[in-house]
Amino acid sequence: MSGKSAKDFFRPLAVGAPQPLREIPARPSRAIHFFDPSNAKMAAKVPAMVGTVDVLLGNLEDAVKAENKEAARQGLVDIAKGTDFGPTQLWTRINALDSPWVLDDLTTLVTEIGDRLDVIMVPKVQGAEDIHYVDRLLAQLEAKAGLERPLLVHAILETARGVANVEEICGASPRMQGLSLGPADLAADRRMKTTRVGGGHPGYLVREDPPRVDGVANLEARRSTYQQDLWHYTIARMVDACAMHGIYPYYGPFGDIADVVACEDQFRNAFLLGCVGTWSLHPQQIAIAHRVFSPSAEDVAHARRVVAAMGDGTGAVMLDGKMEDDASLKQCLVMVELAEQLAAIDPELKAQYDAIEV
Ligand SMILES: CC(C)(COP(=O)(O)OP(=O)(O)OC[C@H]1O[C@@H](n2cnc3c(N)ncnc32)[C@H](O)[C@@H]1OP(=O)(O)O)[C@@H](O)C(=O)NCCC(=O)NCCSC(=O)C[C@H](O)C(=O)O
Ligand SMILES: [Mg+2]
Repeated sequence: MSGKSAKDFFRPLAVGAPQPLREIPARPSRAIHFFDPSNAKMAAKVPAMVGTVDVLLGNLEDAVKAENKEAARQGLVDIAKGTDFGPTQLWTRINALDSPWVLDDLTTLVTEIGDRLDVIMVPKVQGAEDIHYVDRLLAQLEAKAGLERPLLVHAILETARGVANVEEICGASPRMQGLSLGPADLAADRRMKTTRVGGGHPGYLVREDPPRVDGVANLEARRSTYQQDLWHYTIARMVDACAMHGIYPYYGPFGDIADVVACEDQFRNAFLLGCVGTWSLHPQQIAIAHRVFSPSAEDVAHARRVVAAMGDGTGAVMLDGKMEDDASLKQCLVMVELAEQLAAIDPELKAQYDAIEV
């Protein structure tokens, strides 16, 4: 929680601003698909993508050329006004808080399309003070625009200081919806010696021990190496901080668009560790994200069997030779709850989940 007293935490920060939410809605957001609203070809594809992806995000920050910043902002306003987003959420990523564009991003977007936007992604968040600034400004703008629903805020973790302050960022405002990893900026800020946007690195590895003959290590022998995950530490910290504050963690970008296999692996690691979704930079990454961040029909069927076998939820039972108890039941309930949320928006998944008998 922020420096505010508990009684003030859920008070609107401006007269006339909507009441903050007590709980962040658990809306499926397996893929947050980025598009550049100033890129006419990309923007033209957006209306047809409604319903095919959980979140469409109009990106105004990095990857939008400086000379196109204003066109991107206006392009997003036009798309938001001219498109029925139906079940698909509309998010935006504003420019950094120290940039010359961010004030106009917020004032324009909230007053023009605040009723259509769900979440505002804030890049390069360093600490609670950044969220407090955005929080108050959003309240003032919401009041001015007469909005009835508070806008939610999503922070990107892409500086060393942001990682060090991750818990206070998550608890800085009732608007906090979630966090994403920004591996490219984070690598630069940490002075990591990589040049990639997310993913692993062949040099970051462990090597198996040398074989020993009569107790002597054979250092000439060929030994297997195992590539390690550069992002494990940060994602795990992010997941814990989000869980502690009841908000949602996401992986971020995977820049090697052509390497769909490694992309799927990176996404799956994040899913298994507790993330609820990821970014998609190219249309072909949407299907990967949806596949990975939807539990398999087999896992859902198993989870349902455990729930059924555990009766009132206490004690221990044997199922397929394995012990199940209150704690494994809780994991299974996470899986079943997610499957139900996804089945409610995805008829194909619902059919898969219903096809396997408990
Ligand atoms: C990565 C791209 C530059 C690739 O673009 P392109 O070379 O045009 O790809 P294709 O020829 O394969 O495209 C095929 C068609 O699909 C359209 N397209 C491409 N991407 C998108 C998209 N994101 N949404 C909608 N439509 C898209 C193309 O226009 C082609 O159309 P057509 O010619 O009619 O067939 C490009 O995909 C891209 O720019 N993606 C978004 C990049 C982005 O948003 N980057 C910022 C997020 S990552 C980041 O910021 C780092 C992070 O903050 C950190 O610090 O880690
Ligand atoms: Mg970045």
